[in-house]
Amino acid sequence: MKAVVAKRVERGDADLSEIRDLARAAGYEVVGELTQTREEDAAYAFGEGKVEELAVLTHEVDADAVIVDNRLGPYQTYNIGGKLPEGVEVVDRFTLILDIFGQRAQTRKAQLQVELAELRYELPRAEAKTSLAKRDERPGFMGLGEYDESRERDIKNQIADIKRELDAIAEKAETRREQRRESGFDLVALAGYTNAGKSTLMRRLAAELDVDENEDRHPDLDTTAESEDRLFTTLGTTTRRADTGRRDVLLTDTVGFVSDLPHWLVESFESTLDSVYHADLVLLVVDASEPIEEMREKLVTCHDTLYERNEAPIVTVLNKIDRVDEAELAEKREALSALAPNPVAVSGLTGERVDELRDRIERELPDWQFERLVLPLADDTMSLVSWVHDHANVEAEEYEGEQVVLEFEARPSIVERARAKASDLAAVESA
Ligand SMILES: Nc1nc2c(ncn2[C@@H]2O[C@H](COP(=O)(O)OP(=O)(O)OP(=O)(O)O)[C@@H](O)[C@H]2O)c(=O)[nH]1
Repeated sequence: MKAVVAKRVERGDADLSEIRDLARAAGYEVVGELTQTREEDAAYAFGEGKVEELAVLTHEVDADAVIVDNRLGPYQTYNIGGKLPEGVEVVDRFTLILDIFGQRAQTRKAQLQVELAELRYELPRAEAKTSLAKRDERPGFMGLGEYDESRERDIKNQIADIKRELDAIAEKAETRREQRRESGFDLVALAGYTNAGKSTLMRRLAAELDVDENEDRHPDLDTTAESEDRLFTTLGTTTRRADTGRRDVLLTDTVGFVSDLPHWLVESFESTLDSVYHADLVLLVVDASEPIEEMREKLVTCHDTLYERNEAPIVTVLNKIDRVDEAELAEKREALSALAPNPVAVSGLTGERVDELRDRIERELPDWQFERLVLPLADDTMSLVSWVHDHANVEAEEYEGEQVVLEFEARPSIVERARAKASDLAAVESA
């Protein structure tokens, strides 16, 4: 599939690199480009002359699609399509992103999220399309078939159904997180922009350790596989086990952020970020080989996304330092110090300074508590003793007459549960 990318430039930003990457991620070969800075004609989102230029270019390079790096209203999509050679599809930025998400969705949850996003995108357009289809009798316009008035109601019902199913999935995930914590794991989530290097870093941190169960299939989970230099290779989450020395950590890789996403799209993928919001620690990965301004913008987007719901401490990880010299790195640290205080600089690819990151993870995780329990030698005592062994670092286990003394270190929630179990034992004993 060949595509021409076009952009109406706002705020002086004429960079087409992101839309080119997105187009490639969706499977297009980019064969032409066009930008416009002059005022637009509201009917096209571009000047009419520019759309004619676009039609000529599309014809010359024999493109199958025109990808517009702006948000298009349904009428604009329709009008531009009317000027282009027959059969050339018009795709706007958001439809393109949805398309990529749709291709990458490999689990029930990811599929539901894509469907939800599509429906939310379609809802306000359903009405416009009904009247366009009636007026012009171009059935199948935008590939979505003909509409009648009941379509809007259908969409609303489908949205409600999908949300219910997603809620049920989220509840299961919450239970799983709690079970993992009770099993003594600290939950660390990797967040950050698409292509920042999260998956690479995850493989590095998890190197030489078992692959834990995966919620979702990940195409390059295999440690021998190379990360692909394309966007959104991770859709959904992957969890692997890592060891920082003292702590047993479960690392979760999450979907990468992308700039300028509309609210409804972010919302549809909200539950993907649950593993970030409910982690014990978030590693916010940034590509340090990018220009400072780009890094700044991406950090702002990430913080905006995390701000409302994130509860965990955040450690910023400046990744790809193999591509940056010391002076440049120092300059970037300084310039971004307000957004990324005290970051850790690493290379996930070469492994450089990854040990520092391990130390940092250990230091930032909530402290374990020391506990000393004196237990009666009752029938159920030994099962509590072995439970504590499974969930904590036991430092001493001594038998003194009719009592067992256990000394251990564990995360606060484990200590609490052990105390509760111990007082149950004592109650049974004295009864
Ligand atoms: N030079 C260099 N390249 C890196 C480093 N870490 C990752 N990369 C490359 O950056 C690209 C993206 O890496 P990924 O690990 O797939 O990035 P991601 O953040 O998981 O991307 P999404 O799955 O799209 O969210 C790949 O080509 C990696 O090889 C690094 O430390 N140095």
